[in-house]
Amino acid sequence: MRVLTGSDVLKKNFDSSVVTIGNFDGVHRGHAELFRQVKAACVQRGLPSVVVTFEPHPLAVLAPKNAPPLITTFAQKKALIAETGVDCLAAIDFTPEFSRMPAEAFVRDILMGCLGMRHIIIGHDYAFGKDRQGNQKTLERLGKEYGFTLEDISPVGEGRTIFSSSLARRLISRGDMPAATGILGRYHVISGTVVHGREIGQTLGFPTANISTCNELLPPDGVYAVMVAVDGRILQGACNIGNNPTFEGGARTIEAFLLDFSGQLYGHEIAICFVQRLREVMKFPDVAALITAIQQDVATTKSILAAADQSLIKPLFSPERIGE
Ligand SMILES: Cc1cc2nc3c(=O)[nH]c(=O)nc-3n(C[C@H](O)[C@H](O)[C@H](O)COP(=O)(O)O)c2cc1C
Ligand SMILES: Nc1ncnc2c1ncn2[C@@H]1O[C@H](COP(=O)(O)OP(=O)(O)O)[C@@H](O)[C@H]1O
Repeated sequence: MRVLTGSDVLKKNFDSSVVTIGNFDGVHRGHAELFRQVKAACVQRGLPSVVVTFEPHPLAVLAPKNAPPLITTFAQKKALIAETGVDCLAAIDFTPEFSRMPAEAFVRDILMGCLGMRHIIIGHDYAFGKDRQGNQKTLERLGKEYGFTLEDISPVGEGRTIFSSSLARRLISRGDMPAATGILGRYHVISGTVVHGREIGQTLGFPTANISTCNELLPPDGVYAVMVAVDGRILQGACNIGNNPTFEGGARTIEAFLLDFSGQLYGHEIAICFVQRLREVMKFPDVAALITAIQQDVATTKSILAAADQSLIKPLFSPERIGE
């Protein structure tokens, strides 16, 4: 997949193409269906597919207080979109100045002029541009004027659930990992570098890899059964997110005890895939009680992960940090 960023998006890149446009946070199953339809339209027309997105997320620039914590980093989004087999991802630098560009100029100069748009496929409720002027009606009118066609796809979902980034965010925020997995079509993943902690873990018999992460949306504090990608391997793990209340003065950490592992991980990049929440974080009366609880967590983790669907594990790293 070709990736266009910064001023490269604003050059003449394609003579003709099929375009779709959105924020695509989480690249969930609804997005996947949209990309499938874009590729089908491309085969029919013999044209390349271009996914247009904005980076950073427009709300992070225009109304940071209302901006949601994102499910995926840009690097993770890029990896997921590349997997769908589209030809090009064009990430437009979203600046306050860009946000003032009228929808018509954006369509004519960027989508058509730089990206060669001949056909655009959008989600059922998508709108873009200054004051959300770029809605379905405007696009239809501009299509007639400038000579491109528009298709909008119906909401994608299952039963009464419509797949959306905001629903996935709500589910992750409340720790309902199986429901979030159902929307994303994969386990929610956060990645990061293993950093030093207080070195208490090894004294308990449960060393934990603590990570520093760029991912914004974390599941709530608690203990989780996870699958962890480490140096090209996928290992089972029990993950704790919280401030370790049994020990005074701890900062909030994300840490995973890896089953069937021993070795040194400081500085390594790992990706933690959340399968299921086991329990709340608790303040135990003493270290022995904490150890008994962790032993129980490990046993529960093993039985849950024995039934985990391996195909839902997507070890998504934030490759800006590892040079991809
Ligand atoms: C599966 C698991 C569950 C945990 N649950 C709790 C808990 O409920 N309460 C708590 O205070 N600490 C809990 N811990 C965190 C330990 O206190 C923590 O691993 C220890 O403080 C090590 O910190 P360190 O990485 O800074 O050495 C848990 C750790 C693991 C691996
Ligand atoms: N099974 C394991 N799971 C996680 N980390 C492990 C494991 N075995 C060894 N380690 C190493 O031990 C370190 C964690 O030990 P710990 O005492 O918890 O120290 P820290 O407080 O620095 O996290 C990890 O960062 C990793 O390098």
